[in-house]
Amino acid sequence: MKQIDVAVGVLIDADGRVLLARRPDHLHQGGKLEFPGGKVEAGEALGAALKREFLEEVNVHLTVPDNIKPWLSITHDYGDKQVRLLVVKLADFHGEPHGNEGQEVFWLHFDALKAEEFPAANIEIIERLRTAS
Ligand SMILES: Nc1nc2c([nH]c(=O)n2[C@@H]2O[C@H](COP(=O)(O)OP(=O)(O)OP(=O)(O)O)[C@@H](O)[C@H]2O)c(=O)[nH]1
Ligand SMILES: [Mg+2]
Repeated sequence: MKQIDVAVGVLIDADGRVLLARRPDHLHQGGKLEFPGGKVEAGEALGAALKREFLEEVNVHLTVPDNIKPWLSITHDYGDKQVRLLVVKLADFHGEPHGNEGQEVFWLHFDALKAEEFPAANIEIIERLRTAS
């Protein structure tokens, strides 16, 4: 099965709160929480994909180099879909977050993240956020 590269942004504000969105019910892993992001287009750099997805999905302008390297790279097979999450920690942004696709978007302190509310591939991200911070 073809593996899909997904740019995933963990945007943390000055108070240690992380920007989250709830995946619309009709999408893959619908109803679960997620870090904003999406598929990296052919030939697109990771930082460019993050900037595009954050603006499209949550109305946030990121300052991040196009050639940023992932903090974590996580491969996961959902059975119906195989993904590689390219995860970047982000702090520099402007704009008021808003769910451009009608989805719920909110800030939550990283201590309060519960792995079971996220897609299974995210477990490692949440564990690493707890230990790395
Ligand atoms: N954005 C995002 N996607 C995640 C996370 N964890 C995770 O397993 N994924 C998976 O990554 C895949 C692609 O993400 P996506 O659906 O946001 O892609 P996208 O924005 O380009 O969507 P589209 O192609 O429907 O427009 C989905 O199968 C999704 O379930 C996460 O924390 N954030
Ligand atoms: Mg997306």
